[in-house]
Amino acid sequence: MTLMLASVINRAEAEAALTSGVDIIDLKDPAKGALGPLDLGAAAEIVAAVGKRKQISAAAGDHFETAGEAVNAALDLAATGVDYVKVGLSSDAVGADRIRALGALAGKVKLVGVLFADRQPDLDLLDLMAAQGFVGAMLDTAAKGKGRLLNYMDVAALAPFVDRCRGAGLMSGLAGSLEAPDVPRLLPLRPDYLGFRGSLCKSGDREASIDPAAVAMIRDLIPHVADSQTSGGETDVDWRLLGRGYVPVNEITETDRIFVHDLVMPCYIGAYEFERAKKQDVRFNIDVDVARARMHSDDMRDIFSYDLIVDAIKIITGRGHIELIETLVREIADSVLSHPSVVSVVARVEKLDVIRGAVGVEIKRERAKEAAALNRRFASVDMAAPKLRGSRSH
Ligand SMILES: O=C[C@H](O)COP(=O)(O)O
Repeated sequence: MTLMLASVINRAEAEAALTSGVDIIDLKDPAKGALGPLDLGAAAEIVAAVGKRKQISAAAGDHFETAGEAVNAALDLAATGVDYVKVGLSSDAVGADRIRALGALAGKVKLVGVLFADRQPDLDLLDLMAAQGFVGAMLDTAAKGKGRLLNYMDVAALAPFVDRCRGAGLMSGLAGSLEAPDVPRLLPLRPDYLGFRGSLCKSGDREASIDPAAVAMIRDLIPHVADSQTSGGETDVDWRLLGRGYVPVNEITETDRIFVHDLVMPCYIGAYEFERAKKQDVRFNIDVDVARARMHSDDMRDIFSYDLIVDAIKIITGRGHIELIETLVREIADSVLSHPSVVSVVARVEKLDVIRGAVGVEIKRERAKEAAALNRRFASVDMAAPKLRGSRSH
């Protein structure tokens, strides 16, 4: 289950975020950079106002002259009562040094190390963070206004970050000028939370004040779990079942077609030994029939984007060598079909380097049975919300 984090600068914005159902209140001064810290007094005031209604994180900064400065900033911020302290880290020897120094606070301060997608992040630092007692790691962008997270790392490149965090026992967060269309693309990676500031503000200006309508748009795109149903444990709730675009199978009357045609990507594929040594060109043609939205057809929240098809292809081919083209085409069809608004998919995958032409496989999959199963599960699903690891009890 993925939670929604919203960065706020004052008590009024925190209240607006709470009203909109944000899961994590994040304290930050956007005018001071990607991880600009709020004044300690302002942070303490927001913590007192929020009380135990939501978990609170806070940015401590990302420019420290010395390790001692980073440690003191984290300690000061923790003293305001926030649950998590986020520290920006460079992906070099200095960053590693800061992680080791901050490790002295493990047990006293719940630390989240922030790496930057636009600064060639070193994912090996995740293991060091875990070893030093950090509770989480986040990928953000350092240079605001110069591109979104997905401009620097596509979903296939982000998957190892989330997977490695999970493997190391770190909660994972993704942020970086995220916009509404990014949300359905990132949810399949199952990060613990997605973080937002700019897209929640008037005119997308992260230094302007929060716009409740913009917060509601993002909130609706992330499956929401009510506080009253909080249990504190992990849940098997499937985000795909909770999306606003979900249409019960018995209500689907008309469909629209979304497609990706003639996408050619080099892939490691084939059962022969020589096919392991180098990539070969593979062409993808995917036609997806989706349930037509019953209303708000111009609303991002009701859209199944072709990006999701391309992302599925990139994630599956990005995992490494695939023995059989049959496996590849089936995994793509299954992945696409797992989105609740998808009714059927025709997936055609062709190898282009085998003959002077193409060889391949085409399959069709429909969701009638699966949809019925999903529908039942939706009705009885346990709506318990997860808590972030190491969070205070409410
Ligand atoms: O921690 C999350 C950040 O505040 C995200 O800010 P941004 O959406 O403006 O990049």
